[in-house]
Amino acid sequence: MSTNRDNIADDHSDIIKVVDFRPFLDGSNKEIVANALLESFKTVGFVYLVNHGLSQEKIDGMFEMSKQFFALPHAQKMLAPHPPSGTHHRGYSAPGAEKVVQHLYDRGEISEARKRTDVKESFEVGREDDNLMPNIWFPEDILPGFREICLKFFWDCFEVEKNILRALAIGFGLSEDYFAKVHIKPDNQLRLLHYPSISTSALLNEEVSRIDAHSDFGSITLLFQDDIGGLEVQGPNSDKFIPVRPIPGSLLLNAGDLLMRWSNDTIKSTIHRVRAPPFTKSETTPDRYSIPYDLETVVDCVPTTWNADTPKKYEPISAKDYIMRRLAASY
Ligand SMILES: O=C(O)CCC(=O)C(=O)O
Ligand SMILES: [Fe+2]
Repeated sequence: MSTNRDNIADDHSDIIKVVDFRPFLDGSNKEIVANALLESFKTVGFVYLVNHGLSQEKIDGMFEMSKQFFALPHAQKMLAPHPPSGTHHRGYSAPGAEKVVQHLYDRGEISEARKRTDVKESFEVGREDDNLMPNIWFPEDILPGFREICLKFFWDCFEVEKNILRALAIGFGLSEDYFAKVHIKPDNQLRLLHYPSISTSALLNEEVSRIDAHSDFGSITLLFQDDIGGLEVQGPNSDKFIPVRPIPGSLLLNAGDLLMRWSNDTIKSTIHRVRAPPFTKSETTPDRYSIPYDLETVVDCVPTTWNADTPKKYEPISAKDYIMRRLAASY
């Protein structure tokens, strides 16, 4: 039987670079960081950042809260239910509710894909004053502090994001605030994910999935992952997938569809998925927790990426229009 081991690349050492963000933050060498970041986005679409400015204590605190939330009884989690439509992406989704798909918009094709459930549960949070997608909370006494920690983490990630966007602008030879100034009121999404422990053979034989191959919708995703592994990204110019090993203290960045479009396709929005961690021997694949933070915005091709010989491929698009279309297909 074919398994998901068949299309794993053999040599995956150091394809995804580790970039030390400190010289950008302390101002000692902004350009070297900016160039390394942009180069990684252009070649593989993913990069690890270390010394990114967000304390390990805050990251650990968010993971701890996330674990406590997912450990609650189902009925309590369902007091903050994700609405039936994918376009209000907030609150709790039980395993099977969300099925991430790659550019499927036909209802028949979507229901075919949904037959292979994503065995994961999630909780999505945005900014409190987002009228388009209001947050959905359960009563505070069910898990005191959950709401506060989620919102603090949301805004802490926004600070990291602004520095990343500044570095990206420098990489493109633009003014430092080029990207940051259109992310003033972030329509961002903090996503707590829990992949419950599951039979390894069911994952390997593709009876179920953790998250199927997809690209992210927004401009950039900041991804925090625990030490279990299982995330894989498609290698440059290849259909093989590369396991992305967890690196303690790092933050994984990846470019999404909108940044690809914004950069006139010079940056890659790379397909990725979550499967059984590499070399798993045990019959049961353990629980895995991850926390993606997705950035969203308004997009037109960056000036230095197009000219008379290489014209713009895309017209400007609002992030909202693009993302609503893709979210609607996920539920
Ligand atoms: O859990 C992960 O590591 C990846 C999650 C992901 O790709 C997503 O939520 O878009
Ligand atoms: Fe993703």
